[in-house]
Amino acid sequence: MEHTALVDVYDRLSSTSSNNEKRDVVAEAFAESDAHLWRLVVLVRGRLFPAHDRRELGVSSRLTLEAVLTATGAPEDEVRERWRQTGDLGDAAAWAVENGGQQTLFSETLTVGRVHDGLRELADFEGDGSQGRRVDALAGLVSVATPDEARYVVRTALGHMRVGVGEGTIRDAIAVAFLDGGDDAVSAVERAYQVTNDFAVVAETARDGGRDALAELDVELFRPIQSMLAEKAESLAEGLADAAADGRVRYEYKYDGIRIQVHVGGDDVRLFTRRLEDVTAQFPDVVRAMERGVTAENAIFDGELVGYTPETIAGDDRTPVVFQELSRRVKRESDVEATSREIPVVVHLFDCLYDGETLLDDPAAERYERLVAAFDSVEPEFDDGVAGLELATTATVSPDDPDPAAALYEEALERGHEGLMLKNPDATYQPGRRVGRLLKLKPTMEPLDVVVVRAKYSEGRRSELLGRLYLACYDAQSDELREVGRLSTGYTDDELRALTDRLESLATTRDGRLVEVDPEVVLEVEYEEIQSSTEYDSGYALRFPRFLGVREDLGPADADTLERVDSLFDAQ
Ligand SMILES: Nc1ncnc2c1ncn2[C@@H]1O[C@H](COP(=O)(O)OP(=O)(O)OP(=O)(O)O)[C@@H](O)[C@H]1O
Repeated sequence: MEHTALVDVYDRLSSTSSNNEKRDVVAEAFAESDAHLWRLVVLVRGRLFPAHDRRELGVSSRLTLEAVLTATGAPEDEVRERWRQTGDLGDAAAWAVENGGQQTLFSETLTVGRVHDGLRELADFEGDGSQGRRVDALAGLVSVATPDEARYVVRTALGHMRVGVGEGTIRDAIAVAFLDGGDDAVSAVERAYQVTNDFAVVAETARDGGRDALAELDVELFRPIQSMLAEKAESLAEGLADAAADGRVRYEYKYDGIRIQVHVGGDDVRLFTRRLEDVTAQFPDVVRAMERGVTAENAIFDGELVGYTPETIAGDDRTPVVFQELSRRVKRESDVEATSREIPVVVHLFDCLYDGETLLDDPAAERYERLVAAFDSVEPEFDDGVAGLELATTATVSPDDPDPAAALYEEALERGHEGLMLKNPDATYQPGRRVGRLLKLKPTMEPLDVVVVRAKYSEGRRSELLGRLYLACYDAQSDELREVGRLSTGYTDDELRALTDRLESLATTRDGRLVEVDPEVVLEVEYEEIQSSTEYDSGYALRFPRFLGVREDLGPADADTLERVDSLFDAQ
């Protein structure tokens, strides 16, 4: 398949805002893609890796500009001027190819395979001279591209495609291209995606084996599953009523840490975050704790990783550390053993998703029994750099007799945890879904996780710092970010300095003191209320937002959704 055909797909996607039309364009491309299907499922979204693969190309806009100049011979100031005018280096690249004066190598054709494989390769360059090799490789692609092809190659390299294709569109397009496109087909594709997290696997399976083959796709060890998410309970009584099955509800601490999925296969233990990132290397203590405790040969567990102060970790009354402290461990790449002693952790496991066979369709109560059966004993030990391992204490109550749950809620808060989880004992595990059968009860107006999309230098004392951050939520329908307000308080100078450095490294375009950034940084913010507003493209504005912390464990697509902001607005 030639890249020109894909360019046509991008053009058609950019020219419509209708989700159904986008779905049909993508479905058509999938149906015609032959051997390129696995590449197209990521490329149509302007990506190169599936969601669970966090590899990055390591391509900055500066480096891309250099590649465009090398490939085309166009004058730098003119290319920069085009870039400034349009805010899109892709457009500037198209102009450079057209007007650069360098002969395009018409003898070669840019194929989808070459673009995909060539760009993916950039992620593998390491060490000395890797930047130069990236420039050369990218320049190689641009030098055989038509102007339109260059536009999309550059946008893909920078991760700036923005053709408004979300995961829902890919799912629906697979259902249309290879099944009958009806609601059942969409559900079958969705389910297959939730357990595999890989649209390439799902699309090829649907194409080659239809609905039956999709249904056979299952959980696999070391391929992380999307986490089941909770809905918010407005009160204990309401939560108990909503989560009840046959008059019973399970209740547990809502531990305050990082969601962790633990895969055990023979001697191998791997840990994944909610973003499906592999963090095994950062938590050797947790790996050792699992090795000591687990008796099941093969298993996947779901749990919460909580950091506690070193002084209290070994006692009965542990004090959790704040989330920012714990996230230092996630980011840490060297001295992990020393850091593990500074911020010791306990893994509180609360679910078992696999123990040789998939348990996703089993009721929660049964899964908990399997969890217990997978361990001999779980004695926390903290000497010798071994983390603690505990199974979440769980109990059941009737909604008519809520006192024991109310007491545990109080206790959880007193001990520095977040609140209570209420679980329907009959609920199956629904990966990636917020379903009313898993509820969380927390005392405050819930903070939002939002993405920084633009930032402005402050006036006065903090004039060297990007103190005004424009925040956006995620519109899952269109795969776009929509602004919901501007943040300027809650951070210390040190926190803001760190944020400024990080955002500067993500800068794409500038207009005076305003900097547009790659949407990578997710912040947790609290706020007084949500107002409707015409100032931001979400239609909402957060009133008095305040910085609570950086959510290192979340990426832009994990930010709170526009749908959620809608419902919080309605609930006020
Ligand atoms: N016993 C428990 N059972 C299930 N989840 C728990 C438990 N204790 C803590 N958690 C955490 O609570 C989260 C449930 O809330 P939700 O799915 O809404 O996550 P979230 O968006 O990160 O919200 P929050 O900021 O409230 O944690 C889980 O992702 C998990 O990390």
